[in-house]
Amino acid sequence: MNDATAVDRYASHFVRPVDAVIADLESYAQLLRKWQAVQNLVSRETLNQVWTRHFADSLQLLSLLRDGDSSFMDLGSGGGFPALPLAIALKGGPQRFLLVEPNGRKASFLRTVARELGLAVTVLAQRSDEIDSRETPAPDIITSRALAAMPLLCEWMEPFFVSKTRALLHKGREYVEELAESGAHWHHDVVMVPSNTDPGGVILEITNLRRISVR
Ligand SMILES: C[S@@+](CC[C@H](N)C(=O)[O-])C[C@H]1O[C@@H](n2cnc3c(N)ncnc32)[C@H](O)[C@@H]1O
Repeated sequence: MNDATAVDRYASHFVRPVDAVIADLESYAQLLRKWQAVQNLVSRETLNQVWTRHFADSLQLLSLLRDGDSSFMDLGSGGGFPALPLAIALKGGPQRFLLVEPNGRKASFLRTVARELGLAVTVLAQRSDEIDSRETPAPDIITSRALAAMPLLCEWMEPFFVSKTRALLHKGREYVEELAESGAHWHHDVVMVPSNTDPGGVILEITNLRRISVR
């Protein structure tokens, strides 16, 4: 399936009429195809399945959001997943998105999409571990897809975690081993939500992240 029906099931979470959201997603898909030639934004085999492999995969996070979730931080945004489809779906609402992507050309692409579609998005062209957490307000939600395994992700997320923060992380079927590894050094409360798009994969909801202190 490579069309807008792939995202229909999330329409009840959209802030604007479905047609307006679909039109913005279509514009985003066109920009992706245009920029793909200069910068590998998504793997070549998924470029023809943008609606299922990228848009629907990103939008599944909508059903895990709560009233009051308004500040988002996405680590390793690449071509914009999952953050940009969420920013498009929630455009017109109070939500604000901070996208972290150290690759300069990918960061330019993300800024272009945000500007052309009028999204509430700020792009930081830095590595996650380079951001000064004292100058970055702790977000309500941290997202990340295909950036790093759990031990490293915990390291990178921890400076931005406060009691309200939840991470919603796309993970493939290797999440069990990853959690066993991160659990040796990190305390985290974990809820595993089966992925709607990746058989065997999950969305990991992480709360109360803190390093286990060694005495
Ligand atoms: C495999 S891509 C995933 C992109 C996107 N999240 C997706 O799922 O399509 C990983 C991205 O993380 C970026 N990256 C690599 N190291 C990073 C770091 N330390 N902090 C933030 N982003 C990083 C890369 O430039 C790349 O765009």
